[in-house]
Amino acid sequence: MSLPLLTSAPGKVIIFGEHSAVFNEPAIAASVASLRTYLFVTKAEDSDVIELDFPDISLDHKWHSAELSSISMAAMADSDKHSKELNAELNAALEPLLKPLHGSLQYHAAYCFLYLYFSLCGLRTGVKFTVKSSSPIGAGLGSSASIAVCLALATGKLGGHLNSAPERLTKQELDFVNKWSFIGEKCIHGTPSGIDNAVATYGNAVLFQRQANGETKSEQILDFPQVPMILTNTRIPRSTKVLVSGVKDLIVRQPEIAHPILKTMGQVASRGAKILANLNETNYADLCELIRINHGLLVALGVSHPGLEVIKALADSMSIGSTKLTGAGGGGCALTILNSNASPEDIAKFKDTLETKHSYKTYVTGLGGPGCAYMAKGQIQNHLDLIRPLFETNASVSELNDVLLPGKGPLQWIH
Ligand SMILES: Nc1ncnc2c1ncn2[C@@H]1O[C@H](COP(=O)(O)OP(=O)(O)OP(=O)(O)O)[C@@H](O)[C@H]1O
Ligand SMILES: C[C@@](O)(CCO)CC(=O)[O-]
Ligand SMILES: [Mg+2]
Repeated sequence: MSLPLLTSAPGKVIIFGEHSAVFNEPAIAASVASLRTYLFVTKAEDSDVIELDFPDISLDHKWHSAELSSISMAAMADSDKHSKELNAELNAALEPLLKPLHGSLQYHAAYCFLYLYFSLCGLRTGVKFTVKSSSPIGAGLGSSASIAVCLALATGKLGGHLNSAPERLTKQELDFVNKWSFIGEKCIHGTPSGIDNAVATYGNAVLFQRQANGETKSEQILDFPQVPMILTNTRIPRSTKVLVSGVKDLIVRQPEIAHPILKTMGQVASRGAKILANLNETNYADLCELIRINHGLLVALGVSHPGLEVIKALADSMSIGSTKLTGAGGGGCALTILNSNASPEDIAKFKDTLETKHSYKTYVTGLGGPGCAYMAKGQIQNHLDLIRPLFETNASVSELNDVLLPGKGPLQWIH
């Protein structure tokens, strides 16, 4: 497919089962309708470069064609065989290109981009990739998966792998995006379960389970109930890669204790899935109880943070609802499922205290929106005056969503 190209993917909330999902236990996640990442691929001004502009993480880097000599055709051609494991030959070839970014936060984003780009598009130059996200980055809401999905869809299209139906993304194409975004997630954080990229690809909500042979099973939950909840971002930075490897270390040190915790978390997710499939006034309290238990188990794994405990303590002391961290923890976000009798005054007071006293950010957002999407070339060209400034200026999150949010903005997306 030719340029320009525009792709998008949502963030997610894990309701039950973060961390245990990495160890093949079931988990439930839903996409977040209003928190999305957008990728705009255009012709670079210089036809000799591949340019990456990721302003959200202050990364703007160009690779000139002369620097690409380490990338052998063999490494790229073989990459499809490596769709489950990273290709060691390609990794070695990327090293010199990534050297200037070593030790920085931007390294993993650039690694994900280069890996997918060379695997799916080859050595083509004269291309610029610009990413903007309306989702907080590194906060537990799946920003890494949404960028990996945007990149997998765009590089899949640009490389000619995803052009079977002009009017929609087919099941096979979505599976392709899911497979390659999982590889992208591997570049960003090592050993992902695959739940985040599955939700960002397919949208809605999923009951997900990684199998012992590395395959994944994800069951779409189409009518995910709109559970009343508040998402709170502590704005405390953390890295999923570091937190996941901390849990692995705990398992090595305390296997008899950690394994049963992970198993119990799987039980919580399975029970939670049954309740969510038939949520009603009678079992709502059970759902809240499972949220409380899941958080306690995550605390036992060592992935909470005093800043997250502030949210839980406030919700508990106001008897407003049940709180658990969501995503990898260690900072980032928590969700509070509101009690059915929580008053609007108490909800407002809860949010206000978190925002004014602790400088946290709260969100009230719908769950279960669309998955990845792209825009037809004609549509982009007809609205370049609306789209281009969003990627070339310091556009705010609301300006971004006003134009680009599927279903809200004036433009049509293809799903
Ligand atoms: N908009 C973006 N622009 C550039 N890089 C991004 C963007 N969003 C995410 N990333 C990459 O993803 C990394 C954050 O991923 P990480 O998995 O740690 O957090 P998360 O995905 O937001 O949370 P969780 O995995 O708990 O859901 C960033 O350091 C960066 O490398
Ligand atoms: C912590 C984790 O379970 C969820 C991160 O959103 C990691 C993963 O499943 O890849
Ligand atoms: Mg992530």
